This record gives sequence, structure tokens and C-alpha cells, in this order.
Amino acid sequence: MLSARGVTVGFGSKVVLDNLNLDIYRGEILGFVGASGTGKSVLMRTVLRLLPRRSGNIKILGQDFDELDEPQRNALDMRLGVLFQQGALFSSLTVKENIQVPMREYLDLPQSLMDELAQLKIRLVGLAADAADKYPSELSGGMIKRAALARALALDPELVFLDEPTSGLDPIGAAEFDELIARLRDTLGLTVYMVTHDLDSLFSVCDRIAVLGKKRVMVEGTIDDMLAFDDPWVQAYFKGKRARSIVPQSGHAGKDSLAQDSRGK
Ligand SMILES: Nc1ncnc2c1ncn2[C@@H]1O[C@H](COP(=O)(O)OP(=O)(O)OP(=O)(O)O)[C@@H](O)[C@H]1O
Repeated sequence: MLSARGVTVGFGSKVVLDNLNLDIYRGEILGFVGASGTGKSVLMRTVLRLLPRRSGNIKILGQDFDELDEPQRNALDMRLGVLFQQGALFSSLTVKENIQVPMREYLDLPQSLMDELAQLKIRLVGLAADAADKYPSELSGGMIKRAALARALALDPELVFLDEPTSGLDPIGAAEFDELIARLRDTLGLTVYMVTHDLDSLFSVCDRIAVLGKKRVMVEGTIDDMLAFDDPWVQAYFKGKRARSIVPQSGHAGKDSLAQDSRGK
């Protein structure tokens, strides 16, 4: 679904990502972690072409944006969904209107059909029907995340990018959001790229984890791969006090067995 090779990104004299490689496979939920300021958001924005890269190439759904013309780029963009940090909803638009923004941008549909589609997405993410006409300021943090997810799903994408989707949610709200993501992956066949600091999310819903450090993906794999990886930050993150309360520290801990110990289970 995504293949990044030799990606280098910087600002002035500062190199943030250096010769980074990353793969995401169809149908998986990939958890992307790394210390604050290591470049997780920069990579996501680079993949989405919101930031330029200095070198390397990125293929999404088998296609390289650089080799596409404008209509082909739009067609590829429509197959991607994005949930930015804090939801990034337009504050002057209702939930329904926010969900319809990508529809207006890419499709030419009658208003009545867009209204029906927006209601469908609202129900899909577990919001009440009357959320449609509310403004973001009238929503709780959890509702904002769900509304933003509904907008990310507006065009039935195949690959969804989530930037810290559970940050700011209480543990129960975060667990429910994780379950929603897993259910949507199972029912819609989504592939999910999820930047997160949330250990519970990593242990309960992610199929694989990639760790960003030293300006590249240091290690990709299962929790067992993380536990076995010899790097001080990775060891501290996955074997630290908080992690120990969630994840069994012996090897061979599959995702299912991990899930039993995770938040809310
Ligand atoms: N537009 C920009 N111009 C200059 N520097 C930037 C820009 N965007 C990001 N950076 C720098 O790139 C580095 C990586 O930032 P980024 O936001 O990707 O970190 P992150 O890993 O997502 O952090 P966090 O987990 O705290 O969200 C930081 O040092 C940041 O200051």
C-alpha cells in the first residue's frame, strides 16, 4: 500500500529524515512511534505531498505521484483518507458540511446525495444522527475525533493516515476509538497508518509497529521484535514502567494475547 525508499527531508541545514525506508501492507494497522520531534508528522506530511523531500521515492497504492498527471493525482488522492492531529475540522462548518468538503472537492454530487452520504459516515463512526448539524465547538474531544474520522472516510479511502488519533481522549474513549478503527479495518478492508504515542493502541490494535529514530525507521515488526531490539529508546519505551503494566515482557507475545492485558480488557 505504501513503499518509501531513501526518503530524505530537511529544513535549511537541519535534516529531519535521512534515507528512510518504510513499507505498509494491505489490511494492516501500522503503529508509527518515535520520540517527540523525531519527524513522525514530517514523514506523514511528506507522504501526503504537503512537504517536499530532498531525495528518495514514495509509492502509494503502487503509484508514484511524481510520475502522474493532475487527474491521476486527484484519482489517487481520493483513495487516501487523513485524520490530522486535533481533528482539524473547519470550525465554521457543521459536522455534515465538514464531511462534505472532500466530496465537493473531488466529486460532483447533488446535495441530497451528499447529505445521505454524510449521514452514513456519521453512523459509521458511531456518532448520533443529530451530530450532523453541530459545529465543532459543540462537540466533545471524542466526538471531534469521530467527526474527523468520518471526514477522512468521506470518499471510501483504501489507506487512512491517522495522526495521534487517541491523544486527548480519556482511556475509555481512547479504547472505544481503537475498537472503532479495528472494526472499520475488518469491515471496510482499510489499511491504517497510525502515528501514536498511545501504548495501549499499539498493543491492542496494531498489527505491526515501526519506530522512528536516528532520522530513519530503526525497526519495523511485532511487539516481540520491539522487545528484542537493542536500542536504549526502544527498550525504555517498550520495557519501561508504563509498558510493563500493559505488555507481557517475555517473548512470543502475540497481538491477541497482548490485547487481553491492554486498556479496558
Ligand atoms: N515546517 C517546518 N519548518 C522547520 N522545521 C520543521 C517544520 N516542520 C517540522 N519541523 C521540525 O522537524 C522536526 C520533526 O517534527 P515533527 O512534528 O515531525 O515531530 P514529531 O515526531 O511528529 O513530534 P511529536 O511526537 O511531538 O508530534 C522538529 O524538530 C520540528 O521542529
